[in-house]
Amino acid sequence: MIETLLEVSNLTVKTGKFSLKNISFDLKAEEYLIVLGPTGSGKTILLETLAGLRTLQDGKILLMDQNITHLPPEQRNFGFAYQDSLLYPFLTVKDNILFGAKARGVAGETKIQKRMRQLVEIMNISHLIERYPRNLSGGEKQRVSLARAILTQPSLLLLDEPLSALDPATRQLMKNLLREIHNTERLGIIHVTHDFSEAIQMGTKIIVLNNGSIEQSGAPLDIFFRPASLSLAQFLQGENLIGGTLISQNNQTWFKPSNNEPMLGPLNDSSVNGLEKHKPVVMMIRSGNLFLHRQYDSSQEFISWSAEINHLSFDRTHVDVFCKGNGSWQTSLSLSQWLNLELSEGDLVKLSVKPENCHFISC
Ligand SMILES: Nc1ncnc2c1ncn2[C@@H]1O[C@H](COP(=O)(O)OP(=O)(O)OP(=O)(O)O)[C@@H](O)[C@H]1O
Repeated sequence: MIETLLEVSNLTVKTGKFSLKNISFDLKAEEYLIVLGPTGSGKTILLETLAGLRTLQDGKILLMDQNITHLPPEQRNFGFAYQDSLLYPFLTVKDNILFGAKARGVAGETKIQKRMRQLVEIMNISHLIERYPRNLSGGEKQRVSLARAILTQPSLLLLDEPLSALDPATRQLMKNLLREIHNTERLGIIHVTHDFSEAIQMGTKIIVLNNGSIEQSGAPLDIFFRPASLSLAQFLQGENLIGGTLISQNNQTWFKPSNNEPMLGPLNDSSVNGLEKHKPVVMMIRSGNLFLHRQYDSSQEFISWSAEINHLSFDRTHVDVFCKGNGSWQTSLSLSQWLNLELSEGDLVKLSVKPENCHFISC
């Protein structure tokens, strides 16, 4: 049975000049919700409101059908791990971790101690438990803060940038741990980040905040490939963003770039649905959806054109290939695909894209 853990409707929160406006979403027990957004978009304020730390002007919060909108924080049974960890400076790491669980009386002393030892082991902080917070690095503090939140056995875990201060190896470890906790304990998680790679790796659902409002919500890949606005496409580092208009030709829709490059099409009806012809749009083609070949792909399924390889940028697993021809294009290949093609800068190539992978945003 799909169980709704949290239901948030029309939350409005004013703080100084900033407002969270009409925030509505729900969270099923099996979902891992990511709140994504640029700095200052209201992510922390949303978490703090859910935790009962902010006064709301309007709206309702239901936790398993129980109205908790006006409950004080200590009665909500939420775990909160902060970006800046907020540990008690006068308590050791061990006592910091135990503090919440003991205060809430979540289990007997022996059980809490046992679970604490398991958690610090998994989080690789067992050697730190007698230290005081002032003697920890930022990443160590974050792990302590997370262990403290998990140990309280909350019904919902609120995580504010929980991985931001960790090195890549520890970050991966913590991602695995969070996934495991989420899956095995069916613990609801709301995880705030401004890092889309983190969002796509961890989330089963994303809400994107922009200037205090939900700009888009849905499955991570849907948001990645089909952002609803130009600002979101830019925030998600959308590649091949080109301004232009849609026009009709022989009963088909084509894209006419505003830079006087040749038209691109015919397009797929579903990708231009609801968009008006001759009105400004931006086309986005994700670099992974733009294919590079030595020769034309004769398949009718693709829109293809010629280009020249202009510039290459390698990383550990991929190469970004920048091409010029009917405009400037960026495509991305795995290193093995690239090596198989035996190409280099200056070579002539063919680019192709499936019409349904041309995403259009009205401006
Ligand atoms: N107590 C406050 N009084 C006035 N303005 C506030 C207060 N707290 C936060 N703000 C403002 O509200 C806006 C949203 O803040 P919030 O911390 O939620 O952003 P965020 O999306 O979490 O950003 P970041 O990614 O940088 O942590 C910011 O412009 C911030 O300056």
